[in-house]
Amino acid sequence: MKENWLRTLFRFTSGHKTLFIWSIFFSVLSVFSGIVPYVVGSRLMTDIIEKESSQYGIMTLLVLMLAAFVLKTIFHFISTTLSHHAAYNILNDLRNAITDRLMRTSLGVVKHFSSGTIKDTILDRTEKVEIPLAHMIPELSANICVVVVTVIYLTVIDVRLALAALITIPLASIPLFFLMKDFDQKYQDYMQANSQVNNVMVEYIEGIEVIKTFNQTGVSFKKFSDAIIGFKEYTLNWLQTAWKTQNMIFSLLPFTLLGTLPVGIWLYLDHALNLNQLLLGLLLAIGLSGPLNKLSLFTNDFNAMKQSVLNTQKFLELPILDFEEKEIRELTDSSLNVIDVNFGYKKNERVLSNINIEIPSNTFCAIVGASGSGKSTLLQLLNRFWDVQSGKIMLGGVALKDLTQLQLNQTISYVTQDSFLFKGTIEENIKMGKPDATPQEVINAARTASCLDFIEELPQGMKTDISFGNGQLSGGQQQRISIARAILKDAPIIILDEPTASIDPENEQRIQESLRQLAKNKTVIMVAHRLSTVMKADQIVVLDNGSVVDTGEHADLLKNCPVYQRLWDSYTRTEEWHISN
Ligand SMILES: Nc1ncnc2c1ncn2[C@@H]1O[C@H](COP(=O)(O)OP(=O)(O)OP(=O)(O)O)[C@@H](O)[C@H]1O
Repeated sequence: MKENWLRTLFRFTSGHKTLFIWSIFFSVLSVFSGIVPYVVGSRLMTDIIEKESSQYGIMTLLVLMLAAFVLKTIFHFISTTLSHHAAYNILNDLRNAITDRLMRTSLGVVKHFSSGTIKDTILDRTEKVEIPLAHMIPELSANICVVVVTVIYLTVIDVRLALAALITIPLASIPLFFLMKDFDQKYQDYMQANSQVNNVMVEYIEGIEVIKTFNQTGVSFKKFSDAIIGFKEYTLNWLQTAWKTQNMIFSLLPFTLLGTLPVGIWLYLDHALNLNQLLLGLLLAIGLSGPLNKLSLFTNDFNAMKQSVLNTQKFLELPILDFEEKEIRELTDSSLNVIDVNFGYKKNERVLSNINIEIPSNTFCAIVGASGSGKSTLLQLLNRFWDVQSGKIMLGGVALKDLTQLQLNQTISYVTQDSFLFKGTIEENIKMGKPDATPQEVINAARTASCLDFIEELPQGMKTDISFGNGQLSGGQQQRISIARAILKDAPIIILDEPTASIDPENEQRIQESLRQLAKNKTVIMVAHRLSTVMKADQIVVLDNGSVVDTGEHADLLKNCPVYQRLWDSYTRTEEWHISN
């Protein structure tokens, strides 16, 4: 069941309660110090009008007013410092909670969101919680407090004066009602338009190579500029319609003299109030305008915060793979057994049907099949990026579902088709596999992955910074670095999805040899289109249209498996074509 948004917010704020309590305390002190000049001022004006004041008396009252003003500023500063401290900590917790959730949810769910949407939520939308938190919690409580106390004070002078001071509240409620009527929907549309700009922007940057190659600059830029113009028009339209109503509220609500001035004068003329009471009443009513103004502004902030929390909730409540709270299970070996597995990305769809594969420990298993036959999907299931729909996968005699995430991560090294390198040096990228590796271990891993030669040729060798994109390295070089990373991790199982796709034949041979060496004491599972890479595998699994059609060694399959024969034919024809060209 969806958690109430206020409860979600409270979960994150409760860890910083003490800071907020102190912040509210200083905010209340600040607001009350702000009332003192009005009270003292009314005394001063009465004394001057009735000529009862000495020069010393006037000076004392002026100093008192100044002191109250200085105190108000100091207390406000302390209050907002504390609340900002708390608010930024909460933002930090919220962002960590979202990224943590994304890590624990299945890859399929994460891929459902565009990079723009994820960036927008983690950075921009959570940021919208900061201003209300840092200002609203302390200031709202303090301003409500000051309104209540001022009204009590006015009631003590004369209840009619107090009621007159509050007359603007029901008057301002009418435009406020119209403003708030469809606020939620409008705010959601606004966020949607904002998200659209983010998405198009990220797409434009990520796809810049394709855009330039296909001379799409005009079209793509139009998509980008249309999103920006759409956002501008939506925001302006909304502002224009809301602005009039908002201005009416902003000018009406704080105009407390509307009631107090005529009622106060009438009461004074009727001798129900003396001069000091009248002046005090009018000044207090003026003093009310600031807090009332703040309260009206907070209605906007409150709604903006609500929408931001509702949006982050979508991420905080993503379904997670149940990795939590499991005991570490002892693995008998590094074998993998796929038993009667069925899987589809959607509920009623089948991408893999009735898969049964036995991969003994320390063997080299290749998975081959036509494009779209389900090879990458199968590898991702072995790595538990998704859960199977039925059947099970056993690792070292234990069901994959019963392993903790840490244990799974430590047992499997996974090299994907897109070798992603992070900003930093080559050494840092390889060391991701084992952060405490010695320089010699990094060099050994690079040698095994056949990338040491080209790294040593770079002027800064292992320390070469690849922060400005992977552009300075070829696709094959990037792939070899990611293989080195997986080798250094030294996990008992290595899964590789087309690791040699962009590697030249000479390096491919060397990597092949390295992988075969690795398979002497590791289980290696690899998808490959180039069948020459897997000819010497201990076992080749042939997939066709999501099913295993045969399993065996190269020579046997070539004799007995028509699907493999077709794959081999088309592979050799492609190779001959390459040679003849
Ligand atoms: N994230 C996804 N969501 C939905 N469908 C997907 C997803 N990934 C793959 N598919 C579909 O699953 C099927 C198998 O895809 P998969 O990538 O596993 O095949 P493959 O054999 O590895 O293909 P290739 O050799 O071209 O990489 C395809 O029909 C593909 O469209």
